[in-house]
Order: sequence, then structure tokens, then C-alpha cells
Amino acid sequence: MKKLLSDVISTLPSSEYIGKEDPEILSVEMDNREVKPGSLFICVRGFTVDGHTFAPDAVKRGAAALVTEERLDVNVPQVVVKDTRRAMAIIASAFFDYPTASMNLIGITGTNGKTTTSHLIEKVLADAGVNTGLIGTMYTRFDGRVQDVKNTTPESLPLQKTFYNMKEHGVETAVMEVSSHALEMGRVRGIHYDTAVFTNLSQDHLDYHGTMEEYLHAKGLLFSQLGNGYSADRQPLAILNGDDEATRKLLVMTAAPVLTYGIDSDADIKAADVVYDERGASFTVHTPEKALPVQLNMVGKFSVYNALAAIAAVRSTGIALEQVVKSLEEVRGVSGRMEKITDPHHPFTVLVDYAHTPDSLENVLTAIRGFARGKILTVVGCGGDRDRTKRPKMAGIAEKLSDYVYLTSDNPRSEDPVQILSDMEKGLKKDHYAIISDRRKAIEAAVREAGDKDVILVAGKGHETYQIIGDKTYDFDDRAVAKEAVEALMGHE
Ligand SMILES: CC(=O)N[C@H]1[C@@H](OP(=O)(O)OP(=O)(O)OC[C@H]2O[C@@H](n3ccc(=O)[nH]c3=O)[C@H](O)[C@@H]2O)O[C@H](CO)[C@@H](O)[C@@H]1O[C@H](C)C(=O)N[C@@H](C)C(=O)N[C@H](CCC(=O)O)C(=O)O
Ligand SMILES: Nc1ncnc2c1ncn2[C@@H]1O[C@H](COP(=O)(O)OP(=O)(O)OP(=O)(O)O)[C@@H](O)[C@H]1O
Ligand SMILES: N[C@H](CCC[C@H](N)C(=O)O)C(=O)O
Ligand SMILES: [Mg+2]
Repeated sequence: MKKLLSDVISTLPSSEYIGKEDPEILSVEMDNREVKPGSLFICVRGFTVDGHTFAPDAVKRGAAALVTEERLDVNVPQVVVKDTRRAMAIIASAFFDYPTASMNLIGITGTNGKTTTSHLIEKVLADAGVNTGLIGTMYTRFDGRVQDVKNTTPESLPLQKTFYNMKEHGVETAVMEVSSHALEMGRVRGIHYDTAVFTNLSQDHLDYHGTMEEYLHAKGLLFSQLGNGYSADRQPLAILNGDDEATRKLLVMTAAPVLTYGIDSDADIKAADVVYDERGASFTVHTPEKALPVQLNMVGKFSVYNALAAIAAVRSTGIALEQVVKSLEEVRGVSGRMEKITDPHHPFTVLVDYAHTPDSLENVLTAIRGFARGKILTVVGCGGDRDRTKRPKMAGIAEKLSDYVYLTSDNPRSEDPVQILSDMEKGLKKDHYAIISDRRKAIEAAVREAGDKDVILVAGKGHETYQIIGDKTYDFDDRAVAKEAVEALMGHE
């Protein structure tokens, strides 16, 4: 890839150019350690360090030019802008040839259900023969390639590079999770979404957004920006959850046509006669054209919402509803979401789930309550360096909907695990709980104490294969740990 600096920055709304030459740019980098001769190095003032301090090293490594927020004393051209992180989104899009301008793109936002819904959409599209790309919490996936990700919604630079690579591999439609952090920080600036999906809004990330209003505002950016810069032949579509209160506010934020889905409200795509059982949910899906029976193999009301959102999201592709329903019925679940660790021959059931918000915990436990024939034992913790106010709420919900609770550590990160557990404990009223900070020991205790027909829910870390304690990341997988605990117990009997 080779571009002139003037071309890469041509769409920046305002910038000051310091220098006389117009160097060739061979790569764009935000980390000095990645800089090679010919790189454009963007100095980002981060939450932990200031990228400007790495500018001299970047120049030493051969940077052809810098993007900065202040004039630096260096001997390469500088582009000075107000906000380098936001400028980076525009620069990255230009450097990678505006990949989303010619790609069908579905963005999903909301507190819970983004990963699940994006996987459902990916499955429906792939079954229909559409070359599909996926970007989200677990990985980036296209053309049989799976790449690790650092964020649910990557920073603009890696994100635009991924879109570029997707285009190179013939991806026609990409489906991606769009986090509130990404919307607020401008990671998705300059991206053309064709379809924007809203799952739901409940408490999370108040450490970052401050209030629920600000959190909703961040999510709303996906809808208020939807359709910006479109031509008449590319009609955007907003897909909103008719049962969620926040939808009323999103409706007035978007200029795009709206399609709603719901169970309780009078939505465009509606599930009626829903029956829940241990295996999943059956219902009739009503669309403006036809109605069809659905037998979903994922449990709980929340799974019906995710399926409806997926049905609505693929509607504009013209795939027949029968085919969409067939694909959805084949899905047995998404990794780390209500994943069953035990077999039918085990006396009790262990489920690993990614519920890490009050609402998701309430949803999964309500679903389990619906089919559990014995007691419910919940093992749960809360992440450090994240919204502290959700801690007592999650503990209270676990207590209300379980028979016994093991409060344990999630990813404590830089926080004291004991303090996190004490924050959680404040939400408990009864004494049906134990505090076992060591997550492995907590899972083992639950497995040891489970009786016949009981259900153990291990919540919060789902697909994660690590635990972050302090600044160290250790191998840890709830599913493997639970399996080992069950096998050890069964071996002793
Ligand atoms: C709070 C937050 O969002 N932080 C994000 C931010 O990191 P940061 O600003 O702290 O980065 P920094 O370490 O200060 O570095 C600043 C600059 O210096 C550069 N640098 C740094 C060190 C060095 O030696 N050389 C160097 O050049 C860095 O490359 C960077 O350009 O920018 C990074 C690069 O884009 C992100 O990866 C990082 O996400 C962190 C990992 C994170 O945990 N974010 C969470 C809160 C988040 O965004 N979550 C949402 C999902 C939430 C949900 O929906 O549940 C997500 O989309 O992932
Ligand atoms: N539609 C939904 N409504 C409420 N809870 C849900 C919904 N779908 C899934 N959940 C619950 O939330 C958890 C997380 O689901 P999922 O990973 O799909 O959400 P996400 O929005 O991608 O989360 P993250 O913000 O961490 O990426 C699941 O393990 C399940 O407990
Ligand atoms: N996307 C979420 C994931 C939380 C998962 C939980 N295990 C934790 O570490 O808090 C976040 O970054 O807040
Ligand atoms: Mg996700």
C-alpha cells in the first residue's frame, strides 16, 4: 500500500500542515513499536500513556510523517489536529481506500446480545452463500480465517485494515458489534453502515459513560449517524427492539427507515405464542408478509429477541424467511453463552455463561428457573476497573434467583479482589452464600455441593480463556475448570 500524505489527510476537516514535502506513506501506525521506514505515526493521547512521547523514537525508526495534537520538535512533516484519535478514523479510512463504501455492513449495538446476534446473522448469511465477515468480542472471522481481537469494536486503524482485508477476500457483507466505547471514542467514524441493530439497554459501563443518559447517547450515535453520506441507491435501515424503553428515544434520533421487532409490543417482526422449555423456545414469527413456526435451540426470552433481531437484520438481503428460520433452528448456541459442560448422564447440570451485567444475569437465571428441576447454584464475580455500581446489583440478582451463591473473582485487573467482593456482598440480604475469591476453588465447591438435578451457573467469563489479576494474565477457562471439577468428582464416586 502506498499513498501520498496529502491524499491520506485530504478529508480531514481541519488540520495544520508543518513541512514542505509530501512524503509517500507506506503504512499508518499508532504504536511506535510498529513503525517502519515510510510509516505515518499517529500520536494518540491515551488513557494510560501519551503517544506523543514516542514520537522521537518513531522518527528514529523511519516515520515519514507524524499526526499530532501539538507542534513537536522533529524533522519530519507534521499534521497537527485537535483530536488525533478521531482524526485517525478518517485517515485510516482514506489509507485503506474507504472499504465500507462498497460493502454491505450491519452494525449491532446494545448492552447485551451483540455477540450472539452477530453470530446468528453470520450463520444465516453464510448458509445462504453470502461471503460474510464478522467482527466482535471473540474474534474477527472471514474466509475461514480467525483473528484475535483486543476490543469488541477495534480501534479505527485495525478496524479499517480488517475491512480492507475482508474486501480483498471477497467479503460481501460484514456484521460487527459496535460498543458504546467505540461510538463515543470515534473508532467507527467514517464508517458506512447499511443496517444498524439495537438489542437492548440496561446498566453497564457507568464508570466510562457516567450516566445512563450518556450511555444511551453513545449507543444512539450508531443511529443518528446512520445513512450519513449515502446515495439514493443505498438505503439505510434501523432495526429497533420494540419492547425496550430506549427505543422511543432512538426512534427520534435516526433519520433512517425503522423496522421494529418484539415479543410484547406490536412490532413489525413479532414472536407470538412463545413457549419456553429446557431445550429452547418455540414461537411463531410474524413478518409483514408471512408467519412461520420456529423451534429455537437456545433457551430463554433473550434468545427469542436475538433471533428476531437476526431475522429483521437479514430481511433486506432477500433470503427467504423459511431459509432464515432453518438456519436459526440449527444453531445450538454460541461459545461461552449458556454452554453446557455436563452430559445427560451427569446427576447435575453445569452451565457457563457470559452474563456480566445485572440485566443479563437476571435474564439467564430467569431462563434457568423456568426449567431447573433442582436447586440453582450460581458462581459469579464482577470485573475490576469496570462499573462498580453493578456489583451489589449483580450479587442481589444472583441471590434473588438462586438457592445458593458463590461470590468469586472475575477479572480483578488492578483492583483488590477483596474490595470487589465486599462491594458485591453489600447487595446481599440473606446468608445463603459463600465468598471464595479463588475462582477455581469456587467452581470446585459448587460442583462438590451440587445435588441431583441441580443446575450450577458459572457466570461472567463465558468464552474467556484467561483471568487478569493485577497486570498479569493467567490461563483460565471456566469450561475447562468446571469439566475438571466434574470429572474429579465423578472419578471419586
Ligand atoms: C479505556 C479504553 O477504551 N482504552 C482503549 C485505548 O487504550 P489507551 O488509550 O489506554 O491506550 P494507551 O496504552 O494509553 O496508549 C496510547 C497510545 O500510545 C501508543 N503507545 C503505547 C505504548 C507504547 O509503548 N508505544 C505506543 O506507541 C498506543 O498504541 C496508543 O496509540 O485505546 C486502545 C487502542 O485503541 C484500546 O485497545 C483500549 O481498550 C482497552 C483495552 C479496553 O479495555 N477497553 C474497554 C473499556 C472497551 O473499549 N470495551 C469495549 C466493549 C465494552 C462492551 O460493550 O462490553 C470494546 O469495544 O472493547
Ligand atoms: N438479548 C439479550 N438480552 C439480555 N441478555 C442477553 C441477551 N443475549 C444474551 N444475553 C446474556 O448476556 C450475555 C452476553 O451476551 P453477548 O455476548 O451476546 O452480549 P454482548 O452484547 O456481545 O456483550 P459484550 O458487551 O460483553 O460484548 C449472555 O451470556 C447472556 O447471559
Ligand atoms: N466487554 C466487557 C466484558 C466484561 C467481561 C467480564 N468478564 C469482565 O472482565 O468484567 C467489558 O470489557 O467490560
Ligand atoms: Mg460482545
